[in-house]
Amino acid sequence: MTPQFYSKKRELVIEWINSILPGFNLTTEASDEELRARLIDGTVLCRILNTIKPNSLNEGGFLENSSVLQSENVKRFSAAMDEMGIPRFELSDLEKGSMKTVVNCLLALKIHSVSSVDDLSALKPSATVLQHDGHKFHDLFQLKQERYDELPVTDILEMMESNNLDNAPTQSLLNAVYGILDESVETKKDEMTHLVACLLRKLVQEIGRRLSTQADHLRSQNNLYRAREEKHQSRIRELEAALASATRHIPGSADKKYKKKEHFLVFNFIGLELLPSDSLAGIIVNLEMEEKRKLEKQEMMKLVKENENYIHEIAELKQQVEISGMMHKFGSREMEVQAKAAITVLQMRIKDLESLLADSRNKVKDIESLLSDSRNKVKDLESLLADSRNKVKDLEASFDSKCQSWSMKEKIYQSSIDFQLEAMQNLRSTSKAVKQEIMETKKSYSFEFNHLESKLKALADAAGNYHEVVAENRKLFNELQDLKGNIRVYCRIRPFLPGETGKQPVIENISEHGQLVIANPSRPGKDGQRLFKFNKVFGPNATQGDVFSDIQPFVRSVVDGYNVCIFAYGQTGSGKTYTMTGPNGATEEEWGINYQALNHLFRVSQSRRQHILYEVGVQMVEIYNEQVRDLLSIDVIVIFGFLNLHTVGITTIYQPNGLAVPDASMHPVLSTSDVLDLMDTGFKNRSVGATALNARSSRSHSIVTVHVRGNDLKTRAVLYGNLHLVDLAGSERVDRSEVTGDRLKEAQHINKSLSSLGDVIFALSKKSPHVPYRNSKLTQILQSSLGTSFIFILILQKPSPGSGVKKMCSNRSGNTNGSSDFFSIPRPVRITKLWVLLKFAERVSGVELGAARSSKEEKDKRELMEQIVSLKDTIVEKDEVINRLKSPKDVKPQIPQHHR
Ligand SMILES: Nc1ncnc2c1ncn2[C@@H]1O[C@H](COP(=O)(O)OP(=O)(O)OP(=O)(O)O)[C@@H](O)[C@H]1O
Repeated sequence: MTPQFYSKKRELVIEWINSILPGFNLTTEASDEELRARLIDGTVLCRILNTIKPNSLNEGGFLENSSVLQSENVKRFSAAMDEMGIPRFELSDLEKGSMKTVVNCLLALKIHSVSSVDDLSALKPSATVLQHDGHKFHDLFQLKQERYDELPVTDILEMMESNNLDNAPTQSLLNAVYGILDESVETKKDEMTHLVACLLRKLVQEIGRRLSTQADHLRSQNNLYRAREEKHQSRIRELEAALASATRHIPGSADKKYKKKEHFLVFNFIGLELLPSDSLAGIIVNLEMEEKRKLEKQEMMKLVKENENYIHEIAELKQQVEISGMMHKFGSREMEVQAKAAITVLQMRIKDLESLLADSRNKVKDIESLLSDSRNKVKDLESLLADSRNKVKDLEASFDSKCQSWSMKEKIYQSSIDFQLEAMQNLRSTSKAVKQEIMETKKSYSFEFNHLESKLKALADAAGNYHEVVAENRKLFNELQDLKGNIRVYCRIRPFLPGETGKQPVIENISEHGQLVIANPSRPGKDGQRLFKFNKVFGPNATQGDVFSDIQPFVRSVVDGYNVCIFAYGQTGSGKTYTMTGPNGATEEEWGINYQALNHLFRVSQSRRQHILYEVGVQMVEIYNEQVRDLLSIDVIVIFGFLNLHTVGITTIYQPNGLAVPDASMHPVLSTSDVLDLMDTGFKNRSVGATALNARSSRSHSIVTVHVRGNDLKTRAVLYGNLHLVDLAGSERVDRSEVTGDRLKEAQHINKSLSSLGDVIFALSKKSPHVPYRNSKLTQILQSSLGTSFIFILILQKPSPGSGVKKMCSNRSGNTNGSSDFFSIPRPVRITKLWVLLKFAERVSGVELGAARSSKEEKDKRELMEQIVSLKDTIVEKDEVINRLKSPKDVKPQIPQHHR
């Protein structure tokens, strides 16, 4: 081979390799050693072999009649290639003749001393290089199971290295692109990882770059081929012209032409170097060019197809971009809405802050105004300070002047003090004289005191005679009682109560002397009026105090050892309890006889406490259905919600203290408040029921017994007195009360006991040898008192319509004086006896109804009355003397008032 041919051949091969391996950049300037170093790589060889398309040589018609292409050689070559580990090289390729091109190329390049297919085995690349690059191709661009977005970052970066991309075949790059796109489609992910996207872009760029370089290369190749064609054409023409001239000179040259051609072909395969160099070069060039054109066409078609695929991919990518744009818009709208809401919130906040700012500004203004005020004040204060300083100066000046005047005055005062001292000495001498006078006065006073002492002694002696006075008092009182009578009957008429309606009152006149005139409209003439006489009649306007004032002397006699009994008798609702106890929640003025009597007893006992020590005890019982029950019992039993009072018996044996019911609890009392408490308890326990006439009707007799025990401190004598305060049960006619059953029984018991009381009084008045005390519990209890003295208070109420007072009188038998037609006194079963009782009461009070009194009696009475008045005065006088003696400090020679 000539050096010229060799260089040309070398140039062409380098050009061809560059065309099929873009980016390989072989240069003709490179030395053989350099080229060998680069091409020895099995990878490059593989690429070259893979680039050779099947039938490319056949199309050129070179191998159509080849007999040298023996299967034996092909097998050996492929075995050699297999040994080298060259991938994607198929036997069919070799069989189709591409092997020849390779061998030629290798021979042309003198890469190795390959003279035949046998020598190819020597081209086996080093194991490390082959392994490395093979791995790269396989692992980097042809994934098996792994996904691109799961690849490690280092691998992607490695793939993106320009060297790797440059060396990677276009198909691998395209596969990678398809793989990435398929993955994104499969996974339906809107986004691929940034690195994969970068890789994709890099791959596409690489492909694009290759396409553009190939296009440029093709254009330059085209130009080259055209130039070469023209060159070859002209050469051919030259050769033809030379051949024509030669044939013209050489006979039988046409047969030789064929012979030469066959000869060429045979040697072409067996030993190419034997061929004539010019013709061989031309043939090879033509063949190569043809092959190249075909390959380029195919490449172009493939590129067009790829381009279409790219366009399709780009359209899909655009769609995805649109979708992502839509999502972006939607997201941005949502963001806008949120932003708007946030803006409104911020605006509100800004408004608040602005208002706060305004407030704070106002406050700042206020503070500023305050500050200015305070500054003004400071100025004022400063001016005041200046004024005060001036004043201080003035004061200092005035102080100096005053000091001078004071020193003047001091001198004056000093002289006056001297004068005063002189006067003091004079006073001392006079005080001595006064002291002497006082001493003398003291002496005279002591003399007078001695005189008073002697007088006091005389008074003490007089006090020693107190008992005599008391005894005298008692005697006088007894005389008074004897004079007035030991049985007294009072009549009290209560006023109408609110809500009570009645006809004209039948009471016509109430005189001071106990006369009561009652009108009886049903009887005309003389019988139309009836006159009754009692010890006293209390009209509707009489107070509790009025009633008690007349009873008081009797109460007083109890502390002197008398037994007194006070009854309140009348119809239900006539005012018995009012008179005896007082209204509910009574004030001191409204107290009834009970409280007033005890109060009086305490006062009298207190006034005598230096001489007689009194003990007062109270019992309270009620007689209900002829059973005596203790109203003050502590062990009160409640059975079925009703109060069950302790029942007590009455003694028949005489008791020195006059106790008739010894089993009833006795409660010592020391003051009026004790009495109030006790009586409250007693009255609460008292049985109260209802009848048709009165909603609250006393259905039992209540007896408050006050036991008085007096110890005479001087004589040691003991005296007992009892006061029975009896609130009798209301007694109505059974038929009027409309009672039945238990109430009837109660009424019968009440009537029985009242008639028994009448019987006893009647017997006493007749001085009968037998007094029937035992007929009722009431008379049994009061036995000790009824025998001596008692007060009977008849309580009348103004007759109300339908009371039937007038009817009663017409039915009365034995009523000669017609008095029975008045009273609202109930008509019990034994009404006759009660009437007798009233008659008796009239009689003992010294009034004979309708009878004229003798003048002698009147005169006696007047004398007795005068005597009573004088005796009362004497008692009062002595009481006063006693009181004075009790308090010696106040002792002054006094004369009783009435003696003045
Ligand atoms: N002198 C009076 N002044 C004012 N009110 C009186 C007078 N006397 C009685 N009353 C009133 O009359 C009503 C009946 O009086 P009281 O209960 O004392 O009658 P009684 O005769 O005790 O009745 P009973 O038999 O039912 O106990 C009471 O409301 C009482 O306050």
